[in-house]
Amino acid sequence: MSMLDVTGLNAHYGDSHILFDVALRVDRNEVVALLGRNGAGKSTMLKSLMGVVKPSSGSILFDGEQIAGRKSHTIARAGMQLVHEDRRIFGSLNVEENLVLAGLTAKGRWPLDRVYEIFPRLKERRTSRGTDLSGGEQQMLAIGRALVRDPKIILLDEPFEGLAPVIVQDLVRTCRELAMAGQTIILVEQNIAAALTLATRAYIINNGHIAHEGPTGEIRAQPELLQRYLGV
Ligand SMILES: Nc1ncnc2c1ncn2[C@@H]1O[C@H](COP(=O)(O)OP(=O)(O)OP(=O)(O)O)[C@@H](O)[C@H]1O
Repeated sequence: MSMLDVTGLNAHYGDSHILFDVALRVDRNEVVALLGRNGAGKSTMLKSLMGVVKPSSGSILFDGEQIAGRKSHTIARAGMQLVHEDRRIFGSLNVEENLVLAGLTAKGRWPLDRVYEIFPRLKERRTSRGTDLSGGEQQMLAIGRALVRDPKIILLDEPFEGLAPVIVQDLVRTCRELAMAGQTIILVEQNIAAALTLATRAYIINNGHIAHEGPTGEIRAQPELLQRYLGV
């Protein structure tokens, strides 16, 4: 059984139809990338999975359970965590307080040391306030806040955006370690090179439709695909 099995998913903002009969599958321990141009519907896809946007129709089976139409806190408790593009950490709280707070309402919880093992930098910065962190550190904290809740799957919305290339390399490495430890991940990313390195399989979304699906190795070998749908 897949970790996530989405079929016939449609989403609207008011009268605007954004996602059209989307089908998507993510297996346990897989890292899957969603690629597409600006406005293609990638963030809307993540928000629909998470229940932040209510799908207008379709089925979302998460670990065998139907979650389409459920509220986002219910979906979070079922084990899905969305790491928003804008990171949403508490600037006035320090690193450790951010992590503890995130764990409070979770069903399962990681010991903080497990998060610090993955992000040693966060341990060094554990008494620093959110506002004093660099962009890369904030992103680590945003991911750490999701992990502390012991998620079955994490949805990363443009985690590498605005970060220097060396920091991106570092985060890609860490995400790969997470994946090797068994973490299931969906990744939305404009940094195509980083996304194709990290993910084993990818979906290309074009104007709210799935235009292509396949192993990332295959996609990398088809420059015309990248050119047509991603402009790279
Ligand atoms: N809250 C909203 N209300 C109305 N329309 C929206 C809203 N959020 C996004 N849209 C529109 O929905 C479409 C898909 O947006 P979405 O953010 O899902 O795209 P995306 O692929 O994630 O692109 P980006 O990389 O720019 O975030 C776009 O046309 C966008 O303008």
